[in-house]
Amino acid sequence: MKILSAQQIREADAYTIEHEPVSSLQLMERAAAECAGWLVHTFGEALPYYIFCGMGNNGGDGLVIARLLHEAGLSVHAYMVHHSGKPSADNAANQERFPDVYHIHALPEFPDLPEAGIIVDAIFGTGLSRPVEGWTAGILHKLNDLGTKHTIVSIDMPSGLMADQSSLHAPCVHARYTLSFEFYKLAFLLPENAARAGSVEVLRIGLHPDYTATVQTPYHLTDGHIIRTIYQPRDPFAHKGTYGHALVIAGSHGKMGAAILATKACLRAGAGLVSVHVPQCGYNILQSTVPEAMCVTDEEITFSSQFHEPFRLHQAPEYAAIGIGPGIGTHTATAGALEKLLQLYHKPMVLDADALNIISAYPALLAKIPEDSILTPHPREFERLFGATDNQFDRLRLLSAKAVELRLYILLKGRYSAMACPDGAVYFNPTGNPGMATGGSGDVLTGILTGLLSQGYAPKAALLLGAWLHGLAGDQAVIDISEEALVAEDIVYYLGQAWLNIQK
Ligand SMILES: NC(=O)C1=CN([C@@H]2O[C@H](COP(=O)(O)OP(=O)(O)OC[C@H]3O[C@@H](n4cnc5c(N)ncnc54)[C@H](O)[C@@H]3O)[C@@H](O)[C@H]2O)[C@@H](O)CC1
Ligand SMILES: Nc1ncnc2c1ncn2[C@@H]1O[C@H](COP(=O)(O)OP(=O)(O)O)[C@@H](O)[C@H]1O
Ligand SMILES: [K+]
Repeated sequence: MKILSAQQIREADAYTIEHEPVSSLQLMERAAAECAGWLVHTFGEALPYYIFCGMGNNGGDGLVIARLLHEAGLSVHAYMVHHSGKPSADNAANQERFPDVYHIHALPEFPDLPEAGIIVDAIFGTGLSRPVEGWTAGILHKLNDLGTKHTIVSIDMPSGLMADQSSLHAPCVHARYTLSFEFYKLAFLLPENAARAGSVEVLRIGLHPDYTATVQTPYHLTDGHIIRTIYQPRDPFAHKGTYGHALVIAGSHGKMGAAILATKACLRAGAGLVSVHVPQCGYNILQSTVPEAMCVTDEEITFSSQFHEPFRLHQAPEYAAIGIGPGIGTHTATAGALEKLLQLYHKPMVLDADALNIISAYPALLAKIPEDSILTPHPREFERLFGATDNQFDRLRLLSAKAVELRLYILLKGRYSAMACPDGAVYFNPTGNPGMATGGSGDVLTGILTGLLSQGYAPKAALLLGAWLHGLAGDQAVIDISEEALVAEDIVYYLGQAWLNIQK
């Protein structure tokens, strides 16, 4: 699904009005009818509705919602917040059709809302281009103060939140639900805004599909359709050589679990053969916990260039894919071994955790990473690699710029992991849940991505499919296990359910 800017959403609106027998007033009616239907379906008919409207088209939506709910016999109280001089044309037209509105020109005129009910926030939508100031900002704060007693539902955007620029310190409504028209907005996908939008419901309002099909945007939300075009069923005549021999380099003394998780995930992602490189102290552990994998050991207590037979570093290029980093530590010998590996291996690989921390300490290594490799930093690792930013919109731009500059895929982990591609595109992954905020989840992702690369998925396909499967496995797991009790190994186990789900 494409993520459009506020400007593009306006163009989609205009395109629909031009190419369909629908006026802007009728489009507003359609959008508001969807909202009214959702409200009644969700909250029923007994509670009072307090509808706060602005002077633009978002306020226009609010006025139509008020009229429709009133006509349906519900208890409706509508308010007009006079933040600007003149209402938009469609707003004015709808004030005429529903004049029973209380007008607010200053903060002291803010009404009492004695009976608990639903506050509909239709003050500002995608037309907001700068932070709200003055007494209008005071209105937004007043609404938030009422959020414990009433349920706040924002129309299209929480008022005060800007769709595609940072609103970090801006006054903003904190909604329980946001009814977003037709699309997700970029702002909803960044954690710094998450609490403001609450639960986002995308309502279809019938915008013309041709505009969406042809409009160019760097931002996308991965969906089932994209995943189905990536997925490759296995060849009935396949043998274990068909799906590549992957190497996982992970673990050190006290962190052998990282190696186990990444190796198991690599196997369950479908690699034909998996070898795991661990220090000598991990040999028995790996052989007994993951009998399907071959184990290569190191004489040192961590990854170094001192390999035992049968594997030596110069044999690395023979592997179809390599995933390196979980639990390897940042010892100087490990940094030296990583540098040698980068000199020897020229296919796309997966770098995570301590491999990224080593690169942060030796930034010259960045240029040596094979083109189209996948880096999977969490926000702290990202900051160590590329520096801090003032807000998450700036971080997103930095993420994308680095992926383009370095010709790498970079997955910045989070609720909606952002996956930046060397061509400038950024995909957000919607699967996953807070149960996955537990040690070792990232090691599982490294294993999955390595396993997908190994069996021949191109790096971009492996990235989008891997992030989707990882989150989906977590989502399947919590159904049986709960978010609290989920541990990383469950994600590995439920990978099977995730694969079955995308094959439906
Ligand atoms: N294409 C779509 O998706 C549709 C959009 N509609 C609605 O239209 C909305 C956009 O309407 P508008 O473009 O009129 O914009 P808004 O209604 O979001 O706000 C614009 C109004 O706020 C004022 N304003 C902007 N920034 C301000 C600030 N910082 N402080 C004080 N006042 C400020 C402007 O002068 C203008 O009066 C959408 O969010 C949606 O609710 C719907 O009516 C139907 C279709
Ligand atoms: N609230 C959440 N919603 C969705 N996914 C999450 C959430 N919390 C964590 N995850 C996912 O779990 C993984 C955690 O990775 P990471 O922080 O590297 O863990 P670790 O280093 O312990 O293995 C990431 O892929 C991240 O996207
Ligand atoms: K709003």
